[in-house]
Amino acid sequence: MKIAILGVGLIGGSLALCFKGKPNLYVIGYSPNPASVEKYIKRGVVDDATTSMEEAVADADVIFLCVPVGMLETYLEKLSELPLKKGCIITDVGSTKGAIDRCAKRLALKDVYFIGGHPMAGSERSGVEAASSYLFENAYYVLTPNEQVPQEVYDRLEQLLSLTRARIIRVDAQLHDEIVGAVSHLPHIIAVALVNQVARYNDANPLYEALAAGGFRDLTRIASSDPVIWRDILLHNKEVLLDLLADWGREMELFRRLLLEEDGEGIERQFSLASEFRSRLPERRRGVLHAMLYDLYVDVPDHPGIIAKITTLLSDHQINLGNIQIHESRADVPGVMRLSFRNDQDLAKAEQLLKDAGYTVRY
Ligand SMILES: NC(=O)C1=CN([C@@H]2O[C@H](COP(=O)(O)OP(=O)(O)OC[C@H]3O[C@@H](n4cnc5c(N)ncnc54)[C@H](O)[C@@H]3O)[C@@H](O)[C@H]2O)C=CC1
Ligand SMILES: O=C(O)C(=O)Cc1ccc(O)cc1
Repeated sequence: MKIAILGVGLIGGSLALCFKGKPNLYVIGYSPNPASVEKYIKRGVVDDATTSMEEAVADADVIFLCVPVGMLETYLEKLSELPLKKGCIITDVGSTKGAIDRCAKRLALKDVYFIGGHPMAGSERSGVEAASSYLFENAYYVLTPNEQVPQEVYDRLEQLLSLTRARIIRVDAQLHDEIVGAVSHLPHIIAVALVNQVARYNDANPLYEALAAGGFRDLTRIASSDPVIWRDILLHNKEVLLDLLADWGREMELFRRLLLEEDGEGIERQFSLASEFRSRLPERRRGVLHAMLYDLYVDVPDHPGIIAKITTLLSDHQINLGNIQIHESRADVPGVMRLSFRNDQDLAKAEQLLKDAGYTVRY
């Protein structure tokens, strides 16, 4: 199977690393820039790379568009004019899905299929230097096939993407943009606006920078994201974001009123509500889009090496862990380890193994 990756940056490079070296897969990267092509090969993220789009996509079974959102439509239009293998799947990784989905419908591709995609994993870093084959593990990977995509074609892409070890989930393109607007795009705007507000104060007094503590850093990591990537994302989700910003204004207005009225109870209520919802958030957005992990709780004494002991026991029996979390760990209190599995069978196997090894196990 030939896989073409157009734009081998953080996301394209991470996908390439998931596919490269797997049996019967050949990965070719494309960039219009010869220096980038050289870099892709030198870093070993692809089997080959080229500055010729024609060469990259000729006979490809799957083509991944991994360029900024603002370039996606141009790339798809170019592909629609090139000779492609019959049955070829074109997919993208863009953070917005509505516009590219409409573009694919408009182009009415012949004998090839477009399926929109968006791995819900990434970072504030960019470029192939930041790529990792682990990037998508346990993250959601949204696919937004339209009605024209046959089930067999969808299944083919899903099977290939299983190599990313992400959880594939099917979502309508418009719904995707609404949800991701709220949980990803709006937070990026808020982080950037907050940093810029504080930066202005800091111009007058550098003590702001010196005192910027954990909370500020936690909340603003994503303000370091790539400006071009985010310019495109925001512009392509304009309508959704305008509504979300209006709601955000109302949230801020609520706090303004609570302060003006010195409504302590109201402030407490806001913090409690937020804390309650946030405590339900999974480590990796589990639950937001309804799919569940299979969790097991194990009482663990606070011994050095206990985590290694349990994870080794599971891996020795080929049981894949989706996630691991320690809930309480003090010298005088036994900790509780939450182990999350991807399916029922792994959960049942792990439960038996741990019980046999003398651990107390609960759901
Ligand atoms: N950064 C993140 O955390 C995530 C990004 N995405 C999406 O993935 C896509 C790629 O983003 P990243 O990998 O983060 O960015 P990146 O900057 O690491 O990679 C972008 C790639 O596109 C190429 N490129 C940039 N401008 C180009 C142009 N004008 N013509 C041709 N190639 C060009 C770059 O050389 C690079 O290979 C975007 O559509 C973004 O919305 C999706 C999930 C997460
Ligand atoms: O770094 C983070 O926390 C992110 O939010 C990463 C990210 C960026 C863009 C996406 O479309 C999806 C995920």
